[in-house]
Amino acid sequence: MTRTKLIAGNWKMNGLAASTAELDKIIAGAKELPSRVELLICPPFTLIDRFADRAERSRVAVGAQDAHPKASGAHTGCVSAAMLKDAGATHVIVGHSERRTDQKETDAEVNAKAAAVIGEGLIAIVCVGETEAERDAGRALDVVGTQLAGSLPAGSTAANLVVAYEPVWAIGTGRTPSTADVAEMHAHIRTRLRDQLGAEGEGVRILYGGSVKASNAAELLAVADVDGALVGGASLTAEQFLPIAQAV
Ligand SMILES: O=C[C@H](O)COP(=O)(O)O
Repeated sequence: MTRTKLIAGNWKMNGLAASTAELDKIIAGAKELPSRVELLICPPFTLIDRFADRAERSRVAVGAQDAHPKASGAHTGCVSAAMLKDAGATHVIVGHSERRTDQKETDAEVNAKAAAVIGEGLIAIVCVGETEAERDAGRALDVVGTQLAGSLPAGSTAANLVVAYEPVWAIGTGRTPSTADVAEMHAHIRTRLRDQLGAEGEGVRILYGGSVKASNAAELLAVADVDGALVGGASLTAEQFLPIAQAV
């Protein structure tokens, strides 16, 4: 099955108003990309509104990095999916390993967040991935299978769900798994998606994330069931991000 590749940039806690200049370069470069690739930038909350205005009618979608499961209420410092939609976001990353570690997010919380995102008509990008100790112990497939079972909400479809596989030990380290290991994990995720979502599981895009850059993108994106990339550090500049999309 052909799935349109998604190259998503997660800016994490980076970016100020002046970064709009970099977004403009990404928008300009995106015009030259083939139609088989979609681009997404997920800046910090503070830039979503500004970026969404800027990217309107362009090839670049704008997303968020987290959402609270509730639509509104007494949750100081939190932002809901409804607010993100209002600001112009179309996608929301949930369950990133940095949040699973720093904020101790559980699969159940990730599930509730993804359900809220989907409930607002947005696309949830649910992140999964094993630690180095879990891989060394031969538990990577089991760990990711358990995360998927717990994190994917009822009502997930190919249209409202994207899964991002990010081995924790590959994030920001310059290290990547072998293409054989990526292929094994993505095939495993595909099987689990078919088991959990039936026919819809075939169309859900599975991104690889963890030290993706221009020099390794073509190799990683050519692996079966790798339907795009979730890019951190190399998404912060057009110079580094666009060549990853060009590698599709
Ligand atoms: O969400 C993106 C990832 O955590 C990957 O980050 P990285 O490309 O800097 O390794």
